[in-house]
Amino acid sequence: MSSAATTTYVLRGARPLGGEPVDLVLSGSVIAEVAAVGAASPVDAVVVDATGLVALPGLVDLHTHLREPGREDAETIESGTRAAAAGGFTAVHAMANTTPVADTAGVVEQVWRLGRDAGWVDVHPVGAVSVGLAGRQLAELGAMADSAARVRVFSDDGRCVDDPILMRRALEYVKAFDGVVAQHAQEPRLTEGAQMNEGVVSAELGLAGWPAVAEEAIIARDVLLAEHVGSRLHVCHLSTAGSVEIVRWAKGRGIDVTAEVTPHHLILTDELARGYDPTFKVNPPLRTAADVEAVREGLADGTIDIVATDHAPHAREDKDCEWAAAAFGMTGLETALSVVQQTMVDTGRMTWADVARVLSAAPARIGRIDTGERAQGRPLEVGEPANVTLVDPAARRVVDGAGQVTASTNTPFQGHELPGAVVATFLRGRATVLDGAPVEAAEAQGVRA
Ligand SMILES: NC(=O)N[C@@H](CC(=O)O)C(=O)O
Ligand SMILES: [Zn+2]
Ligand SMILES: [Zn+2]
Repeated sequence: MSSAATTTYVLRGARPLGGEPVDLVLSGSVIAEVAAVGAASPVDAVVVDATGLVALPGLVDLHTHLREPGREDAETIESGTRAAAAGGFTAVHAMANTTPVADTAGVVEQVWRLGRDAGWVDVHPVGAVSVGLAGRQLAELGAMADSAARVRVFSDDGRCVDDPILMRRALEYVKAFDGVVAQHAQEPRLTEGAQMNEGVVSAELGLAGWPAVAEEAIIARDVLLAEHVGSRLHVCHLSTAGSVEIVRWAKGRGIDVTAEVTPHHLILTDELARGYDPTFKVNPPLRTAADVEAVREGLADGTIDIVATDHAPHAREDKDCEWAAAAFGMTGLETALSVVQQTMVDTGRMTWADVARVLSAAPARIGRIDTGERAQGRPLEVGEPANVTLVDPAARRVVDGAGQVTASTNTPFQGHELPGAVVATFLRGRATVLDGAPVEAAEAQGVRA
């Protein structure tokens, strides 16, 4: 397959990172020119009116559940990556908790290949840390790293690597290929039967609580392990004020740790459990308003490196049931950028350049996909791969799960009016989204690759 796009695009009047308007020329698979508005006029180019639109480097998600293989009724690699493109993403890391689990070179290569064939975004499979996510025996990390999928991120996400010796071995092993262990921090004994955040609301509702310390204890242990073996640790979906404090302390000490927060933990609280609507049941659970404030502050001051969606689509029958029986998780690919705009940009806590860092450059760097021909998260400069997302920050839209691109409807933002809309997404110079809608294969300019 060829990766060359055939159409030249002029993004007229786009504002890179929210700065002064320019013309961005995308030609072949690269950014060919950055010129004064109106100055760029290559022959046979398609001109996109980008007046008032912010241009960002294509977004990169370090934490997506695509569900294939195994739960194609909830999402497929095709539907999930199309949703990703609609959300402004040009690359996603596909979590390993599929059926079968992505714990061998064979499975990660299958996911990688299906992602490439779908062509909406670059799919980078995450490899499991342990065989079958069972937490007993290390998976074939080296074989996954050496496979065509070139896995660099390893995680038992959905489950915590709670055995300290297994965690130590994994941290040691991934050093050989500059990999990272992404931990789902959940002390299993402290969270047995847990249904929501442990606090005032869980006490009132009579639902089993999930204490903040169950997350914080694992993060504290893991940063010390990472320091001890001199390896790289990534903390998945951090959700409590105490977790922010621990990561801040670890970074101050020089420990090689990075952390992510999800869009939903930046805005929603455990008060939402009062309606017993399982849409709001998620792992880690929605926390308190004080925790929301702490993760916003942590993201703004750089303690938290990235926003990752933890897009967790679920089939209707796994959510249309009573709270205790429902699956944990909510979708997020198509609302992530809007939630970050609302909570961080429109509140004056971050600039669009910061958004580009937390949703593109930093996740690409953590996943080690920021170099080479298929580099992601690069600056919008001449010669760089033309991965570009155009956002209209002035747009407002009401979220409707049924109208989203993802195959599942478990969005926690149903009926919410959110700011910002993705108008166009380009993957190496090829439009995957135009006028706010995915560009289907038949209309696509050039060949998907
Ligand atoms: N976030 C969730 O609530 N669920 C995720 C697993 C996970 O991210 O821990 C899932 O796979 O559904
Ligand atoms: Zn998780
Ligand atoms: Zn997850």
